[in-house]
This record gives sequence, C-alpha cells and structure tokens, in this order.
Amino acid sequence: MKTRVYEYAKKHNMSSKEIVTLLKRININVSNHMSIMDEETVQKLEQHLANLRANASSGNTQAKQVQQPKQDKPQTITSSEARATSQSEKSPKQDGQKPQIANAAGNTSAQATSRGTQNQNQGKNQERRANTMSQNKKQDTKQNEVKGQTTNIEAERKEETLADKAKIPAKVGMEKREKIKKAPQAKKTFEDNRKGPQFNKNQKRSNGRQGGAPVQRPVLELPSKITFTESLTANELGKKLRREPAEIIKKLFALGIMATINQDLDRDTIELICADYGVEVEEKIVIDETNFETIAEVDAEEDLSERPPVVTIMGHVDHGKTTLLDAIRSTNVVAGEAGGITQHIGAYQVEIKGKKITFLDTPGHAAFTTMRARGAQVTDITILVVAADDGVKPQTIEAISHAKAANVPIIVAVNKIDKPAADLDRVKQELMQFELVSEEWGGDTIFCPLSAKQRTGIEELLEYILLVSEVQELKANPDKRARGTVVEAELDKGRGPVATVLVQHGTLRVGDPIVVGSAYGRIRAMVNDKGRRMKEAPPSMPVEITGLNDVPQAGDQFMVFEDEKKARSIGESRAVKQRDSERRASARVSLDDLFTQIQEGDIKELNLIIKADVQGSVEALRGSLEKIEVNGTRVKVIHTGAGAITESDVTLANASNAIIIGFNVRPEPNARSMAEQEQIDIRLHRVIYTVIEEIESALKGMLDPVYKEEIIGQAEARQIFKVSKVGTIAGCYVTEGKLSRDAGARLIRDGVVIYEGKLDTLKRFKDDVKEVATNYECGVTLERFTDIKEGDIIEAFIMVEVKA
Ligand SMILES: Nc1nc2c(ncn2[C@@H]2O[C@H](COP(=O)(O)OP(=O)(O)OP(=O)(O)O)[C@@H](O)[C@H]2O)c(=O)[nH]1
Repeated sequence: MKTRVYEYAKKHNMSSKEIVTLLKRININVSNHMSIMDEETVQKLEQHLANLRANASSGNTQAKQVQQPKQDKPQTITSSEARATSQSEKSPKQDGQKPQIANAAGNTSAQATSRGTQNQNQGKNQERRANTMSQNKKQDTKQNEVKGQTTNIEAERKEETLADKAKIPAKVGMEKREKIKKAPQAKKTFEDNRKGPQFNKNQKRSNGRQGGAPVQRPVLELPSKITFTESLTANELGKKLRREPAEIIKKLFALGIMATINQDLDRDTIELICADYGVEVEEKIVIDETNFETIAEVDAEEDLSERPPVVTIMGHVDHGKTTLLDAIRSTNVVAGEAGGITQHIGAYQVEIKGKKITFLDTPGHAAFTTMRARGAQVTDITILVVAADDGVKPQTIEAISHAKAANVPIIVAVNKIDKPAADLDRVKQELMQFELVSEEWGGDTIFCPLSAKQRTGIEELLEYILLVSEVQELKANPDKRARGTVVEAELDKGRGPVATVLVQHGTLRVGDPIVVGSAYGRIRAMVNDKGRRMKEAPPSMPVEITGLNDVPQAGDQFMVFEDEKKARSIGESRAVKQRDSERRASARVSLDDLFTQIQEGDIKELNLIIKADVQGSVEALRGSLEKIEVNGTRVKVIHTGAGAITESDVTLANASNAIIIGFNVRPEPNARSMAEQEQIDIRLHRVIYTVIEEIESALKGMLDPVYKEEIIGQAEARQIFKVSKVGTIAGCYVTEGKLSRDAGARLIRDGVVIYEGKLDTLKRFKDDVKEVATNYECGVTLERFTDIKEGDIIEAFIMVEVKA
C-alpha cells in the first residue's frame, strides 16, 4: 500500500523530516513530506528502523524493559538520545536516573549562570560544561548499565551523524549545508570537549560527583508550550524548554543541523526540536502598536458576549431625523432613567425589553461617512427616515448608497404617517428600485410606519431594531483592553479636551492609559448620556471622557495601553506620523496607479460613483461599466445620480475609496476643492465609449495618460450682447484663476456641460488680450457656439503633460 511520508510520520509519531532523513540514509530519494512511499520503500524503511533499534538495544537488558514495543519503535530511533534519556526518566526505579540528574544539575547551574549574563563566552562555557559532563559519563565505566547504554547510543549517534555530516547528505538543504560548512567553531568546541575535560572549569564539580554522592537535583519538567518571536538561539531555546543548550545542540546535530549555541535557529528548526520534545510552539508576531487600527484581534467564541446594536439615523432634509432621535430618547427617559439630566454627548443608549440600543445622535450621513472615511465602521443598523408625504428624495438615495457601501442593514422608518398626505405604499413603491422591498411585497426590508411628532410607532421601531440585531448576532469581548471610536470631540473651557467615545471592544475604565487618534492621556472621568459618572463602560456604550492632552477628531479610533508611558510614546509618535503624512493619499485609488494596486492585491473591486447629465446616460454607463471585468477585478458602481458632482459624492468616494466618473457634468466648486484636498480621482468625460475605454485600460494597467486636463480658471457670464456680425458676446467676470486665449473652453449651465470647444475671442474693453485674471471683466465669444445665457460658467482648461 502506498503512503505519503507525512502520513507515515504521523502514524509513527515521528516528524516528516526525520522520515525523509532516514530514507535518504538508505539511499531512497524523496523530496519532501508529500512524497509517496511504495510498499517496498516502507519495508526497507522499517527494516532500517529495526536494525537501528536492534543496535540501540544490544547488550542492554534494562533498556528493553523500558521500551514499549510498539510506540517506541519510532521513538527510540528518531529522537536520538534525548528520547532514550527521557525514557529512563520515566522509570524512576532505574539507576538510569543518575545521568539525568547529573544532566539536570548541569542544566540548572547552566541556567543559573546564564541568568546573570548572556554574553557569548558564557554561552560557550555552558556548552563546554555540558559536553564535558557527558564525556565524564562516558569515561566512567563503572556506571550503571542504563547509563552505559545511553551513552553508547549517544556515541553511536554522534558517530553516525558525524559521518553523515562529513558527507553532507542531500537531505540537508542548501541553507543548512552552508551552516554546516560555516560551523567549524562548533565542531572544535565539540572536539575540545572530548579531548580535555580535566582542564575544564567543571573539573571540580566532576570530581566532586565522581567522588561523592550524586547531587540530587530535580529534572525540570518540559513546558507544554513555548512562544518565540522571529527566532531563538540554541541557548534561548534550551532555556525555554528547560533543557541544557548542549542537549538542544545534540538534537540539532542528529537532525543534520550544525549550530553553535548562539546561532539563530529558524522557525522550522525550532518547530522540529519542539516537536521532538512534544512541546507546542507558537510564533508571536511582533505587532507595531503605533498603528493599532490595523491590529485585528480575534476573540475566542466563548469570550464573546452579546452587545447592543449601534444605530445611525439617515434621511432627506426635513424628513424628521432630529424629531425621531428626540422621540426615541424621551421614550427611554420615561421608561427608565427618570430624573437623569439628558446630556447631548453625540450618542445615547435606550433600553427596551431589558435590551439596550445605542443611537448615534448626529442625524444625516455626514457623521456616518466621516467615520467610515477614517476607517471606523461603527454602525450596525441604519434607520432610513422617509417622510410619508414626500417620498424618496436625493438625500434618501444618497443615504441608501452610503449604507449599502458600508454593508449595513437598513430599516425604513416611514415618518409623518399622521399627515393627511401620507402615502406609505408610495414610499414602498419608490424604494423598490433601490432593492428595498418590504416584507409584505416579498422582500426582506422592514418598513416601520411612525410619527416622530406624535410619538407613535417608536416602540415598534425599537423592537424591529432588536430583531435585526438579533439576526446579526452582534458580539464583543468585554474582558480585554478597550478599543473603539470617537463620536464627537471638543475643547471644553473648563475641562479641557472632551471626547465622546463609543466602546467597541473590551471595557473602558476610569484611570485607563489611552491613545485616541494622536492624542493620549489617562481617563480622568467618564460621563454617560444621562450625565451620570461611570467607572466603566462595556462594549457599545457611549461615554464622554476627559483627561486627554489634545482634542481628537470624530472617527478617530482609540485603544487602551498597559501604562501611561507607553500610551504617551505611542500617542506622540502617532502625532508625528500624522503631521508627516497628513492627507497623504496612500490608500486612495486613482486610475493612474490602479493597476499597481490591483497587482499588489489591494484592490479586487473598483468602486465607482457615476454622475451624469441625465438619468438615461447614468443607466447606460452603469450597464456598460458593470460588465467590465479584467483579470478578476470587477467594477462596482456604488452610487449614481443625475446632476453635478456634489460634496456628498466626494465624501462617499472618500469613505468607500471610489473614483467619480462625471459624464457631461462638473463638480461643484466646493466638491472640487474637497476632492483635491482628499485626493479623490474625478474623471470627466463626454463620450461613453471613452469612459469604458479608460476604465478598461486602467484595469489592464495600460492607462497611459500622457496629457491631463488642468482647469486654469472660471468666469461667469453676467451680460449677453448679440452682435449681428460677431454672434453672441458674453460679458464675463473671472471668478477663479484666469481665462487664456489659447485655452480650451467649456460652457457649464447648472453643473452640466453644454458646450466644449475653444475660446474664439477674448477682449478687455476693445482690445484683444492673451489672458484675463481673477476679478477682471472681459468679453468672450466661443467658437461655433452662440447660445450663451446669463449665469453660465465658462471654464478654461489646458492639457498638461503628466510626468511619469
Ligand atoms: N406631522 C409631522 N411632522 C413631523 C414629524 N416628524 C417631524 N416633523 C416635522 O418635520 C420638520 C422637520 O423635522 P426635523 O426632525 O427637523 O427633520 P430633520 O430630518 O432632522 O431635518 P434636518 O435636520 O434639517 O435634516 C419639523 O417641523 C418637524 O416638526 C411627524 O411625524 N409628523
């Protein structure tokens, strides 16, 4: 029957490497643990094992008693003398204890010595001492049989391994071969020890032992698990395993690795040795706590407990967000915390049916996106407020896009149901096209009709929230250091920096050293939304904290550290980093470097926001763009709309790392400056085909924008003159930058591009001029375009070469 090396190894409680080594010794070439061994190979291997076993046990009757026929088969062979030793260890009645004890004695003393200082010489001394002892053991012929046997095996192994080493068998990888070649020092030490134990420092102790009764020192138990970071030297590994370094070196030796005591062992080697001892090993990755936002802590399922959901209310202007938030809050004051003075701290908790719900007290999606833009996903559920008498409006759609981009479930609160014009079905109907289909109509979105003003339907809404949160199974580990997000922060004249934070993991306590964004401090006091002083805040609880050195920003994340010194040093280095890299768009996508980001695995989906002049173009663009898929990277349209590119589009792009496509539309001035600041890539086009081509080539890494458009100025048409021969002259006022005679020109009306071409004439009074600067008036005509109206914007642009 065929079997793989690792299967065989597992079956016989050996490591794959050991099997590979043994196979190579009997001239069977296997490459790795996945290699297949046929029946013949297995037989040969077992024969070889049997031979080795026979050799190991020849002339030793006592050892035979110790060996357990089946289990020991691989053990005796594979794990060199350490296992033989540990077997004798298991049998306290045997005289064979002695060498162990002696060993342990050496070990303890070696440990004690090295505890004082860890320099190299010290290490060497330890090694020498250890080897000397084993040499002494060998020389002492009067010692008991087991001891003799142990050392026999030891000697045999040494010889065998040394012979192997001389040949440098193929089992040893190139790296290991190098190590072997480079390690004359280790060999010398070994031979030195063989030659002259008497001249060694340990002479006294050896004599003492030979002459007197053996010193009884306990054999240190192996730890069940060890941890390490990056690497360990043989010496350090020995200490962790509570074994002599020499013993470790011997083991390495048997495995074909020649290492000195202070040589760094790689992860595989450490694992191999530990596996040999049956000790679990874990590599600890050093975490840079300065960037604590990036640290993902995984909690064991049993440490997690239920936490309240965090809810954000979004919706169109005047649809009743604030009224609803107030209504919810007052419901609770009556229910529980009567007498408490409600404080506005940016978030509050209410309780229904014994369960808490946390509301972020900032209506609208500004708060939602700022937080998301800063990498904080705080919200678990979104309440979309839609006025029953007004229906779906632009900001309703924006809110839906925001919630969807963040993957947060939506509950629709159909407000103002008390109004005569209220029409619940219309709202349901309108929301269908955004994939929000009510349960009665076969969908899975909860629609909750209510009147925030008359306070009806509020409890039902709260119950729905609990229902959705139950499905989400929101959990957190309350028993660890706290982490969370800033909801609001300000500088209070009396109290200094004050921040409302939402605890997301762990429990926050007064006195905790904390880093918040790039501020730090120790929590002086905590106040909840009812104005009560709190000693601790569990997950999902918003509290206002004081004691920071600076005012953080909403959306900043916080983390508690073990001591104030650490918090201070991390806070300070974050402040420096923040200053350095402020607004650096390292994580921003731009079509120009999209391909690199795809290749680096940063991007699997390209988020797009499409704004176009008419809904028809939006749909056409969306349809074509969503079909694009290049090398597994897809286009995902996260928001669309007709009309100019607004600030809200830019915030959404910022939060979702998206690119904005403007089709026949322009960004509003505020949106443009914000996009520049946040380094959001806005691509403006007039032909659908070029949009598709651009996105496709960006995904393929073929985008090669040699020229890029740069807007150099804007003027507003204030007066229109019709002159029969010339056409339409626009009396303009340059509001931004300059107009230049050679520049390209666009005419924009209500954010929509009406014309694109060139300036035909540019005059100041009667003279032709080359350019007109900001705050000057001028007369403009456009090439082959006469339909200029008052209030139109003329935008001048040039094409500039993009430096690679
Ligand atoms: N009839 C009626 N009017 C309501 C209801 N809820 C809110 N309103 C009124 O609608 C108006 C706007 O309510 P707000 O709560 O300020 O709306 P908002 O969405 O917070 O508005 P912005 O903060 O401007 O975005 C106010 O005059 C409210 O009194 C309701 O259930 N019924």
